[in-house]
Amino acid sequence: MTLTLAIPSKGRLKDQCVASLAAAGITVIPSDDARSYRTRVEGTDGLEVLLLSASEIARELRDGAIDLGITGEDLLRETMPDFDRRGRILSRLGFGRADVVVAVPDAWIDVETMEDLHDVAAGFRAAHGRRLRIATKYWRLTQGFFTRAHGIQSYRIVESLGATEGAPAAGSADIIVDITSTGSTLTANHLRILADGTILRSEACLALAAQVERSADDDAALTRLAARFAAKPA
Ligand SMILES: Nc1ncnc2c1ncn2[C@@H]1O[C@H](COP(=O)(O)OP(=O)(O)OP(=O)(O)O)[C@@H](O)[C@H]1O
Ligand SMILES: O=P(O)(O)OC[C@H]1O[C@H](OP(=O)(O)OP(=O)(O)O)[C@H](O)[C@@H]1O
Repeated sequence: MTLTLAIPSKGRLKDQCVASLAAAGITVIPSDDARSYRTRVEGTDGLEVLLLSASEIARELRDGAIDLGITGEDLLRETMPDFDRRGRILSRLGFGRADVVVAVPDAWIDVETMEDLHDVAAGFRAAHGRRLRIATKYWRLTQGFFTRAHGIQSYRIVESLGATEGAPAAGSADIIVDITSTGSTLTANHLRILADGTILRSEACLALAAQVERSADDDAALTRLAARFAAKPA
């Protein structure tokens, strides 16, 4: 009986993730080989801890290749369109907080809400000869919010894998959807969040691959493990 849990191997979630496991009585022992993706744990039996990148953890949960993972809810929901069927958040861990938001150039003074943006998108082709372009790496969340939640049909997603906030000034997009925590990157790039433009309030979560078949022993171990993360209820 072994459950697999993947935690971030690098990046901003890594240290707080190790601290949060420690608070749940699980000590992650760094491997002697710094490049190893496996690590030892003390404080619990039958748990194998793997080190992966934050986005890879979401993909491995989607594919059912691991039982559990700690990563951002933004990545879980972007990677798994059907997250509510394929996964389950066992605990919200209270760190890695950031919002996925819609932001427009400061100069768009008449655009304050998604309804205003709806009007802009509808008239964009007539005014500019092309559709409104949105730079983002969150294309699934963007489509869900623009099309399904707000009925905006006319736009084009420009995939951005970095420096998304620079896209409007660079001329490669008109507006953006990205993650923000302090807001300073948006401000520095003269961008403003729409009043109702928060798509998701994200934080680091302990998530379960819900569709993986597990033995009764593993299920019992999961229940015990989840209970250790007493934090806030999911
Ligand atoms: N200010 C922030 N900017 C970006 N992500 C943040 C921020 N604050 C918290 N996060 C969370 O951290 C996650 C990404 O972490 P990070 O950028 O450290 O990962 P990474 O190592 O770059 O991952 P990968 O290599 O898989 O892209 C985000 O998906 C989000 O959940
Ligand atoms: O609201 P803020 O506190 O300014 O944070 C938001 C910024 O932080 C992240 O970028 P980061 O600089 O970490 O680079 P990355 O895009 O490579 O993750 C994110 O992509 C935003 O650009």
